[in-house]
Amino acid sequence: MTIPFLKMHGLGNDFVVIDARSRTLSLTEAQVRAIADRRTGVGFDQFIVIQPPRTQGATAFMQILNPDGSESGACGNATRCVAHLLMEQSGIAEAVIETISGLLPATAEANGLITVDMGPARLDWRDIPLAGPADTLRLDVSEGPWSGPVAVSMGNPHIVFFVDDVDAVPLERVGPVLEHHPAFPQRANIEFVQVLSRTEIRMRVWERGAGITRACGSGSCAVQVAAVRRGLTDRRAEVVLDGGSLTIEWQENGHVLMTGPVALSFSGVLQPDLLGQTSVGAALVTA
Ligand SMILES: N[C@H](CCC[C@H](N)C(=O)O)C(=O)O
Repeated sequence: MTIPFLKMHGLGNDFVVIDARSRTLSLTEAQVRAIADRRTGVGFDQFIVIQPPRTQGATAFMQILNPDGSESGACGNATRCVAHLLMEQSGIAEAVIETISGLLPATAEANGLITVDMGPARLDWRDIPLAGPADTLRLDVSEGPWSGPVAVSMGNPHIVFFVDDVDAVPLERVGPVLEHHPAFPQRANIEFVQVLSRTEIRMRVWERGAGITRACGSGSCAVQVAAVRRGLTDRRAEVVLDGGSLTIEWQENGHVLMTGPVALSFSGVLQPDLLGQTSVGAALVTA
């Protein structure tokens, strides 16, 4: 069995994208982890499987897996990539991407950027989810000098710490500790943010199941919602990530709009039978 794939990214948040709309795809969790290996596989921050839509009105269903094999309910950067692919293939200017968290309408902008309605920000402690009742505007959670984060669900859990200097945070050390904090029963994506002005936020992210990535679309939505809730930014702001910027708007109706670029890196063909082998032989044959 061989499996064609695309390698895409949004601001350096990178994806292996497989179109499984007209084929059956059965990969084990171990095989997904093998494909995630950046030396012996392909490498990705998220593994994206495009499937037939499950709900009327959806263009396609998108499954999202992390490099550790766990599943996520949201991935903003991949939503833009998949929407772009579907729009290009069908010559349409709008697509509706379905995830386990809901339907996400996407549109192509004249300048080539993609805008996605990432759905409503969910702010109840049960929606994050948290281990017990708590004020999501200021959690009783701390790690070293960092405390009192905001919790936001964008279909996946985000914990947002406001800091004075985002570059001074040892993310590789505190990220995994906070991801696995007992307050977060489904673990969490961890964002450290510095508000630069009422329309600009700098953010670094530790992603659940993935580690440090250059960008996180759902995380950008979450930090903008958190900043508005704290009264720190206007409803529309630029979120500046290591890999570039996204424009995020938390609308009055509760939905969050995300606008940003997409990019195709290369295409290839996976040979799952070879993945994980240590003997000489390519696990991957590029087309
Ligand atoms: N990079 C993605 C988020 C992946 C989230 C995943 N790490 C999780 O377990 O929720 C984004 O652009 O929104």
